[in-house]
Amino acid sequence: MQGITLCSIKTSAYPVCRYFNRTVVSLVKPAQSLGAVSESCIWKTNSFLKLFRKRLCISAVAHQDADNLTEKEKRLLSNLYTGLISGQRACLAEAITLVESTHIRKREMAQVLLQRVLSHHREQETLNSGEPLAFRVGLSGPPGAGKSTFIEFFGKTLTDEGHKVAVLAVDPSSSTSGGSLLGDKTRMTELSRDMNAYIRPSPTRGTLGGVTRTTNEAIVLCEGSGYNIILVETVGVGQSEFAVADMVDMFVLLLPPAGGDELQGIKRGIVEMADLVAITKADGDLLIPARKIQTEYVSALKLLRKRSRTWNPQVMRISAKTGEGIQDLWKKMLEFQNSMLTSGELITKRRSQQRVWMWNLIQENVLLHFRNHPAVKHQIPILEERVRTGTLSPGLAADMLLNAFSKSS
Ligand SMILES: Nc1nc2c(ncn2[C@@H]2O[C@H](COP(=O)(O)OP(=O)(O)OP(=O)(O)O)[C@@H](O)[C@H]2O)c(=O)[nH]1
Repeated sequence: MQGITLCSIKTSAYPVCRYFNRTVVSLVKPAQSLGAVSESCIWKTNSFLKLFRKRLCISAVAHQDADNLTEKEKRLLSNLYTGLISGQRACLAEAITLVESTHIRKREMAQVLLQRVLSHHREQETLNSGEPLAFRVGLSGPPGAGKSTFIEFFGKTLTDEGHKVAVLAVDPSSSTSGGSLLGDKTRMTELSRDMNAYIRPSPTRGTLGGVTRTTNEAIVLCEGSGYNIILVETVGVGQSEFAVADMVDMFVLLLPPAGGDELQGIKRGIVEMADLVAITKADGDLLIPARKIQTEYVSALKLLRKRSRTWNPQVMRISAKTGEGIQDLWKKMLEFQNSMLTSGELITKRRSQQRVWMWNLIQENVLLHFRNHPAVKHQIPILEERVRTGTLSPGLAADMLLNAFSKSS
């Protein structure tokens, strides 16, 4: 059995072995050291081969990309990968910077790195009976809802329990307004000093599609680096929370105990996406309005379409000032995770999110390619102007551009 394992490694899989050097060596060594071929050895070797075959298919694609890299780039990626999966924060930070880069070469390198991290992660999940290793939670709410105060308190509670928490702050508003709602301020000062927490604002430039891509990729990197709770924060006034809801296992909406006017900016659609609504600042004078808002939202949620077979969205009250309700909230979140895992909905959700992610990337890239294509690039502003002034219908203009594009492609 050992002979077959070694033989298959030495021959057909050799280039991949070289690429995944460390893992192969560490997996084969225990099998070699077993003197006799025991049942456990056969089982281990079979599981290894299964895992290895899967990896062979995936890595065939990644390997092609890796082949395009220079020796220096390969060395850099190798160091980054080793540092990242061993939990070095500096390597994680550098890896996220790489995936955020808009430089084409760096993006190619980032994809090779991501593929390796994904393979590593998949292996870890296989060893964890196929269950996800990390819990991904989206947190959204209007400006001033108390998001950062909550994350600071909640994050500390989690790290005290031994969790490793990553906070990714998505802020696409900065791409249109030039300012940042989330990135500029000194936020979560205590949590940012905690060695078991990692806080990262999203890039302040780029399209929503770009933010979607980099956030999804940053999640993969954080998980590869051993973070088991990923909090993705977004300001609930734009489109970003819809994108975030498509990346996470659970979506939590934080609402302040404010009147209708202050909550106007909150889109109805966001409330529909919430698995849990937390009314913040439920302390002191704000306790009574918090109770009132809670009752309102309990009734409102009853009228909404059910998104899960097993879970009914809940409304809770919390205070990051007194800590009231935060442990209960965490318990409720774990209840949600368990129920989604048991029903199989979590795995289904993650699989469909992968598909959405792929199509988001295609959409983003196809549009970019279209806009920059020489057959249409110069015509776009002219036709846009004609559409704007009403001398050409939008449908006709779109047909003209699409025809010019398809004829030349
Ligand atoms: N009484 C009380 N005040 C709170 C609580 N949490 C936050 N606040 C206050 O609410 C204000 C806004 O809190 P932030 O945590 O900055 O809110 P945010 O949602 O992160 O705001 P943006 O960064 O603008 O999106 C601050 O003045 C906080 O001190 C709480 O639990 N109780």
